[in-house]
Amino acid sequence: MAQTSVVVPEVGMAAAACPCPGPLFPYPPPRAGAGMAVRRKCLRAAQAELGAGLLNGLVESMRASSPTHARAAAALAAGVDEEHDAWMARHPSALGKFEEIVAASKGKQIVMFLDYDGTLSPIVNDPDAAFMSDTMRMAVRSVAKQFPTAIVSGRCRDKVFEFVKLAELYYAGSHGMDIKGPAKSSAGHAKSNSKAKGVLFQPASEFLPMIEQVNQRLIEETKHVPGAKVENNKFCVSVHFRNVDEKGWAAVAETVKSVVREYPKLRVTQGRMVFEVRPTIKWDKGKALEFLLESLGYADCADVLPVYIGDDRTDEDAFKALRRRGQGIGILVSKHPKETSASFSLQEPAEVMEFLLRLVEWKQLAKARLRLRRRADAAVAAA
Ligand SMILES: O=P(O)(O)OC[C@H]1O[C@H](O[C@H]2O[C@H](CO)[C@@H](O)[C@H](O)[C@H]2O)[C@H](O)[C@@H](O)[C@@H]1O
Repeated sequence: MAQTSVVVPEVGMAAAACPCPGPLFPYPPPRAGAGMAVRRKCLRAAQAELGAGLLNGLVESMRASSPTHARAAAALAAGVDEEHDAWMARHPSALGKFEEIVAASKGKQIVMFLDYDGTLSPIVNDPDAAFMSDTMRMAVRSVAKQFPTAIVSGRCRDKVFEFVKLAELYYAGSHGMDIKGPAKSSAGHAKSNSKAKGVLFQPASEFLPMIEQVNQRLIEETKHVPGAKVENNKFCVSVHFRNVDEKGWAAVAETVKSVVREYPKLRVTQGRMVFEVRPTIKWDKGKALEFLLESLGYADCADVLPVYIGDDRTDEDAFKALRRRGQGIGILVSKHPKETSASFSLQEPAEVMEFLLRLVEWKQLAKARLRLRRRADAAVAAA
């Protein structure tokens, strides 16, 4: 699924009304010049056309990011959901297809990529209380003993580390814009020629002052909307509307748009009842996945199988990266049909944990079998 940029509904209007194509907040960032002046004029025209209709479209999209949106609720009430069944046929359960998945890893190094919110921890109303269970932590720790493992999150790296608390993992915070290798050495999964040791990559560091400024502006300008919450994620800012009454959603959307409009080098995407304000640089969770694979020594390698598990729209960039590579397993965590580039699905974090534990068990068994076979071969050779 393409990331939904808050500005997208306006783009159609702008394109129809003027000869200058491209999104309201152009990507990559615009350069000054005559073309820029035309573009600005077009943008002003497009903005003038912004009416209740467009805002309603945006509110529809906000509604769709709620799990209780009308279609799902109606399907549940009816007790049958053909759409769900058809979707499951296209994105079967990763637990149901476990044997197929591990068979695909034959002769390859599995590298695990895990999103945090909605994947390792359940979605809760208070973003500061999205704790991970101890059993999930144990499962992730066990996985990291077997495979190189990275947490890829929209949250800032420090905050996601506070939740996960595992020093042996790679962390990519701020939607991949803040990458750090393990503080504690992991079980030597990286290739010997890799650059994984001590890796630290922050492609958006020049945006820090701007993000800080926008964070303050958004706090100030949303403070009159009950329930709205602004979260500083270091290289991006989240504006949550989960606890805002639906009648106030349009106000949140309008506020975010009007603030970001002043910063052409920032763009807005939408997650689960949250707006994500981020730099326009060509960097996302998919690029972070590529970067980490390269750091581990697995760039352009046939002998690696990246497995990415995530629940959010921003995880789609990683699913798409796997499709581009023609390599790897994308697993979407969702109970409801969603447009996705992932191949498989899991319903909720509890299923993610089961999947991780099965992977660990399978790997331990495979290692034990190999040891036995080697011992048997040695015994035969010695006889
Ligand atoms: O990439 P992720 O690790 O999935 O982070 C995406 C956003 O997750 C958090 O917000 C989401 O989870 C909250 C807690 O369950 C929930 O209250 C909120 O509605 C969700 O959107 C986090 O707070 C954001 O900063 C992340 O960008």
